[in-house]
Amino acid sequence: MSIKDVFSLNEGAEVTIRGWVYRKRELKDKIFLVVRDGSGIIQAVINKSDPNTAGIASKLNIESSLMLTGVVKKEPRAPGGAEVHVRSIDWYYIGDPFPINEDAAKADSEYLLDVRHLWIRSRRMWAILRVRHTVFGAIHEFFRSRGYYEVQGPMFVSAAVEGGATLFPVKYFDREDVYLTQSSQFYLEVLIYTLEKVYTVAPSFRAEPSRTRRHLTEFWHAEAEEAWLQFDGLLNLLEDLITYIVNKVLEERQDELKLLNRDTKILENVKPPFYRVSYDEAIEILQSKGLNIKWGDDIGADEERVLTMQFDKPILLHHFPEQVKAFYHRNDPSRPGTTLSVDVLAPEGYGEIVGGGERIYDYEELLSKIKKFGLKPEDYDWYLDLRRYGSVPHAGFGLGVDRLVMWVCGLDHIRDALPFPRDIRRVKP
Ligand SMILES: NC(=O)C[C@H]([NH3+])C(=O)NS(=O)(=O)OC[C@H]1O[C@@H](n2cnc3c(N)ncnc32)[C@H](O)[C@@H]1O
Ligand SMILES: [Mg+2]
Repeated sequence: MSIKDVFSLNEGAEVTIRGWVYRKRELKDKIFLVVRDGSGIIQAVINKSDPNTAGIASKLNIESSLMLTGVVKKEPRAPGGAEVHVRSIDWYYIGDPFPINEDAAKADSEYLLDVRHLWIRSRRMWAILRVRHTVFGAIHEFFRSRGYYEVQGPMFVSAAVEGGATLFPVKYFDREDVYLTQSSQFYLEVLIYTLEKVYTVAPSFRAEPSRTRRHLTEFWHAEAEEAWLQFDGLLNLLEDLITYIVNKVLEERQDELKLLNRDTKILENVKPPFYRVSYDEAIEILQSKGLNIKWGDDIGADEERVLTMQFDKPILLHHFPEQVKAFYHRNDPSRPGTTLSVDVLAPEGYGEIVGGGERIYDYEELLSKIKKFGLKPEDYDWYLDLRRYGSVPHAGFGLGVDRLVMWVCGLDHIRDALPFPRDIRRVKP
């Protein structure tokens, strides 16, 4: 039986559970084991007057794997309000002394990254991984329930989507012009001409030179593209997606959010309409807060932090100047120099979790923007083809799933939002 199910049994029921020793406390007449499995933890009590069970229990280390049978007893002082009084116990594997003690767990985050393959068993990571599971499931449910088709782009590509500075070159046989994908966007833009509404959830790669609290070199990217979708429809779609995901987490993961000490008040406030703030308005707000920023500057993490602390739900920050966004963003015909672009900023200082917008769908307009941005048209020959044959207005976006998990869990660093984080200094475990 899974540990979680034990708590629904009556006092006196006999159960058999298996799992790992999470905590162990030995007193004069009893041994208390906190046993964990994939569903949770429960306290098991061994009476030292029983030499069989006590003899085995005293051999067990933290993380020893075991099976035990016992009787359920209600006990308000035990985790979850119940415990198992052990009648029989056996071990699968005793194991070496576990290298993470409670002090290490509080002390050195770098050490915990070195032993992530073991720290992953902690209650904290267990809770984060279960929230992450709900987030991924909600993304698929949302798109599939709205008629989007799941597709896949390639991981090996030949050109930048988000600027050459963060391209990862790949040793690809004798070729020098192959990179890891920064975004599947261009391939989704191919696929809308056959499926109209497409999405993908896949890794993206960015050669980020600095270690920040919200950048990874390999991150999980949920991207969508839709034929005929235009700007206002895109903003509504983003509000619906983020609201759907957050509601699913609140519905399914209250225990995990509690274990993470996450104040869910602001998550409960996530519902349309989000705040819609133009880039122009954002610059005014930031200047009024004393930041040294002018129109045309990019809005980075520090500015986003100040901005998001002014609002109590996500912000749709839109109409960025052409020069701070990638070449493919469509300029607003009614406001030249600005683009029909949008970033979703998560509140509480978390900032950008989504980037997207309307795409240029006119061939000449795209070609001239590629040249204006100093890019080589030949690097985008097939991307330009999409505007030669049956081009249509379309829009899309990319959601950084790890950043969303970081925000929803209330984490200080993105590296705790996924099992095996990668940055400039870390490629193992
Ligand atoms: N289909 C599209 O329209 C997506 C578009 N080509 C794109 O890649 N936009 S983005 O660079 O803002 O990245 C999208 C999101 O991807 C996340 N992102 C972007 N870069 C990172 C890094 N380095 N680490 C973690 N997360 C990252 C972040 O939430 C961004 O808002
Ligand atoms: Mg962005």
